[in-house]
Amino acid sequence: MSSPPVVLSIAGTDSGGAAGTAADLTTFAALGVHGACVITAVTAQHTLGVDAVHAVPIGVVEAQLEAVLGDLPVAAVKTGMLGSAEVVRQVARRCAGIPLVVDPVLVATSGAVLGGREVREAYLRDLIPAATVITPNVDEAAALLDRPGVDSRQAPDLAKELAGHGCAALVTGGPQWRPGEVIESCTDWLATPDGEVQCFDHPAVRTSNDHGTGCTFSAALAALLAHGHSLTDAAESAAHHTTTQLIAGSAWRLGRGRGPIAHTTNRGNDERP
Ligand SMILES: Nc1ncnc2c1ncn2[C@@H]1O[C@H](COP(=O)(O)OP(=O)(O)O)[C@@H](O)[C@H]1O
Ligand SMILES: Cc1ncc(COP(=O)(O)OP(=O)(O)O)c(N)n1
Repeated sequence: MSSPPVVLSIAGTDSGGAAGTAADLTTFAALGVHGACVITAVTAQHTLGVDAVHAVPIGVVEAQLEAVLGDLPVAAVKTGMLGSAEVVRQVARRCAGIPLVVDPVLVATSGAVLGGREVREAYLRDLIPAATVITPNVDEAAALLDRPGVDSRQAPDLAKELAGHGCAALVTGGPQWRPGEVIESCTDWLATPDGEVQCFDHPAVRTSNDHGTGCTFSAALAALLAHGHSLTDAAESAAHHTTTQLIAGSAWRLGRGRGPIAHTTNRGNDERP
């Protein structure tokens, strides 16, 4: 039996098990790649918000990167919460030349700020030019480009402008669905540095259990690239995987806020072993 591709997640932990490293490693397992992980920050987090953040010292981040990259044949890297400009630059240096999916985690759905101005500048200057693809939602794309007040109608323009910084840009359009709302579809926009823009539409899932959705999507994208899919195929299949997991968790009642996207692979109670 051949060995699976190895994908490295560089991210923060979420104690509630919805986002960050938990989402990345479970998504990697579901899509048949071996997941390695470098932890950049420890968060005390639940379905209502982030209570505390402890940044892992830069030397310990470096030691983790060395341990993984010096030993395992890493086929792709996915970054999530990096937390400081220093770590953003370190990742750019260490991961240049490896297929790299950058999810620029700046603000959680709860509104907690997970990366400030210096972090945004380091993304633009150092990490985006080294990346294969960046996967911001509309708010993150607007924050990176310093365009306050834009909305989802500007998503294709934001994608195009980000792609001008040297990597493909996939601006995601997940809604924050609330009971009673009718949202039929979600649209993601993929722009490449040659100026081409593609649109991917898929049916929206009516669920407020969507904490960790962005991490799941970008981890799936990295796993699919590691399997050798083209970026276009990977974008479509990552959205399909994310939608499947949103459906699987849509009736769950976990926590008092926006519950987790499902990370189970047996689809919950009905198929428990
Ligand atoms: N309710 C939903 N139904 C279907 N797809 C969704 C839903 N919410 C998000 N997605 C999809 O999940 C992926 C991640 O999107 P998004 O929610 O924008 O990320 P983030 O969590 O970073 O805001 C995208 O492909 C998006 O279209
Ligand atoms: C530790 C950590 N990393 C990333 C996020 C953001 O997660 P995301 O998948 O974008 O989902 P939401 O939190 O926005 O629902 C996080 N919260 N914590």
